[in-house]
Amino acid sequence: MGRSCITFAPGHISGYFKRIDGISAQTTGSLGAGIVIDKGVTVEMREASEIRIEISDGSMDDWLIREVLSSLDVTAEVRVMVDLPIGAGFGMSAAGLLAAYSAANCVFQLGMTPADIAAAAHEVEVSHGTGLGDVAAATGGGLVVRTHPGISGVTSRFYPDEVFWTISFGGISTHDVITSHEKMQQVTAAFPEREPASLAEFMENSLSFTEKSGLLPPDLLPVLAACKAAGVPASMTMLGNGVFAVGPAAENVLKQFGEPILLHVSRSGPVILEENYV
Ligand SMILES: Nc1ncnc2c1ncn2[C@@H]1O[C@H](COP(=O)(O)OP(=O)(O)OP(=O)(O)O)[C@@H](O)[C@H]1O
Ligand SMILES: CC(C)(CO)[C@@H](O)C(=O)[O-]
Repeated sequence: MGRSCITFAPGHISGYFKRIDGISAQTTGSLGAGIVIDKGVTVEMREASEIRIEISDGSMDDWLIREVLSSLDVTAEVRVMVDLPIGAGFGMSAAGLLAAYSAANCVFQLGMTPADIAAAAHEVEVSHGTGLGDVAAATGGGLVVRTHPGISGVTSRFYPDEVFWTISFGGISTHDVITSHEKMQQVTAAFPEREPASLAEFMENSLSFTEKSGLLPPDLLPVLAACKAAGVPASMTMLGNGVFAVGPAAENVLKQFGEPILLHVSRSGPVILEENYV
């Protein structure tokens, strides 16, 4: 007998970013812009005397969720359902952390505010090098512009109605990229000057950053070229070996290279889907 909760947190695709190092994990993060998407991570958690974790992609590597439980000193049975590939630039670690902290808060009635949940998730992301700006972005929905590092760094959110299509050829190690001084120097130099005020400007910034960042895998060159030829705005999913592209025509262009996935801009951040006493 005990309480069980189901939560969902959205994923986030960064279009461009720049690492900022502060004096603590909370003041460390990134500036940049990205889209919060309607696919993410669902977590089902119930009180239990021993920790049991199941991850839908069959992964045996459950350290991220264990980290959440141990930081709160609770034991639970947890099921994690991941809508998109992990490590492929869809912010699945931030979504997993936000969904897991929200679920633990609900199950164990911890009284955490949304800001407490975001701070806890951001602390794990930054201290383990699994992300920099995804938690701040995914605390709400929209196309998000971040001008300060940390969970309060969001300056604007707007909500384009356009559909997005994405294609993924696999992962890139976020940890290896964001902890490389050399890579971060090139990324900083590529950071666009203009803050985007529309989806079109965000896509222009993202593509120009991608081309200058030194992070573009060669596999993506023909995909981006095909999008450009078809007049479809597109860029690389930071940090993954994939492309995201705007509008209905993107589906047919991306189909030539694999199986495109449909995305919409999420209207909200983490939510509690269900709360039960069992
Ligand atoms: N939703 C999740 N549930 C459980 N473990 C996860 C989840 N997301 C990530 N992990 C763990 O964290 C590690 C690092 O994830 P990583 O940061 O590369 O994923 P990501 O956030 O999807 O990537 P990206 O930064 O490209 O968006 C993974 O190898 C996995 O062990
Ligand atoms: C580092 C990053 C590109 C991928 O996790 C993202 O977290 C960001 O925008 O800071």
